[in-house]
Amino acid sequence: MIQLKDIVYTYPGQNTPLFRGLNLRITQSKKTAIIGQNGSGKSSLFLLIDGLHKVQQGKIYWKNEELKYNHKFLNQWRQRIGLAFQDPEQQLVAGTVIEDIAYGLANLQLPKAEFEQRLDDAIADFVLQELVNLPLHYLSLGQKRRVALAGVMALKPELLLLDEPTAYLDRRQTHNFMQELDRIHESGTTVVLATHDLDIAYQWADWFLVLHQGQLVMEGEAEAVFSQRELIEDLQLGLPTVWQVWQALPKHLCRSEYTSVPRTVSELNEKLSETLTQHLSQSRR
Ligand SMILES: Nc1ncnc2c1ncn2[C@@H]1O[C@H](COP(=O)(O)OP(=O)(O)OP(=O)(O)O)[C@@H](O)[C@H]1O
Repeated sequence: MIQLKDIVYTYPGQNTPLFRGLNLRITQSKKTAIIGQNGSGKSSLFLLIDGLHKVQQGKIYWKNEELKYNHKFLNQWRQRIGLAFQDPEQQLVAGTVIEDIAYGLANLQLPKAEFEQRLDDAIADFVLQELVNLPLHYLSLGQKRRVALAGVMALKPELLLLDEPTAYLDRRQTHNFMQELDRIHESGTTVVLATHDLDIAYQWADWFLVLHQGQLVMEGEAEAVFSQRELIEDLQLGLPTVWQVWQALPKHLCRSEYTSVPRTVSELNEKLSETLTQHLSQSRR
């Protein structure tokens, strides 16, 4: 869906490039997580893909169509790609919640009924009913995050880039949000999230891209990536909690019984109690 070819990018005023010949692909319909330490380049990558930063060398493609940096082309490009910034304050532009969500939608010049339907859906999907008429500066950061996401989702992008989307959300909102992400994914939008939160990434993603100092150092499915123990340690990335618990269990007790590693705490519980029940009944015989 998106291909980056030999990308070189240096921030203005910096001597060393952040990206030095980066090659990377984002595949349609894959739930992709970009992980990496602070400063590894996750947000900058999104800003390049969205055309907000201009590459100095290399090319970015959307299904073989090369990104060009003129105003008209960028407008079309950004209708396909929705970007939710790490800092929601950077995204919100209007006075109140409803005005903010309506702002981006108004640019699409939709028929009135569709405009209103999308507005209502975005408000309901992100549980903003009680906040719609509040000025944005009355909101908490978590609430602003939900408004920013609602605004992006109302535009129905084909590709959705989410930068640290669960930062500022509490447990319940994070849970709701992850369910919402699955719904968005099932509706056909390709979702890519950049996060430090390995537990969230591990629970949700099918495909992982690991960035380190502006380089793509690993990519693959969860098991392929997280089983590279030495590299993960070198990168000081840490490991998802459920993965660590599973790896720490005695192999003869349960790990050998299943081909796939559990992704969530409830999957872990389920697999553990199933195996323990089996072992108990065998030892009674
Ligand atoms: N506007 C800027 N000017 C100069 N350097 C910048 C700018 N924005 C980011 N950088 C540098 O680029 C590098 C990558 O930053 P980026 O924000 O893309 O990383 P990140 O992986 O998203 O980090 P985090 O996880 O902390 O959000 C860092 O070294 C950062 O200092």
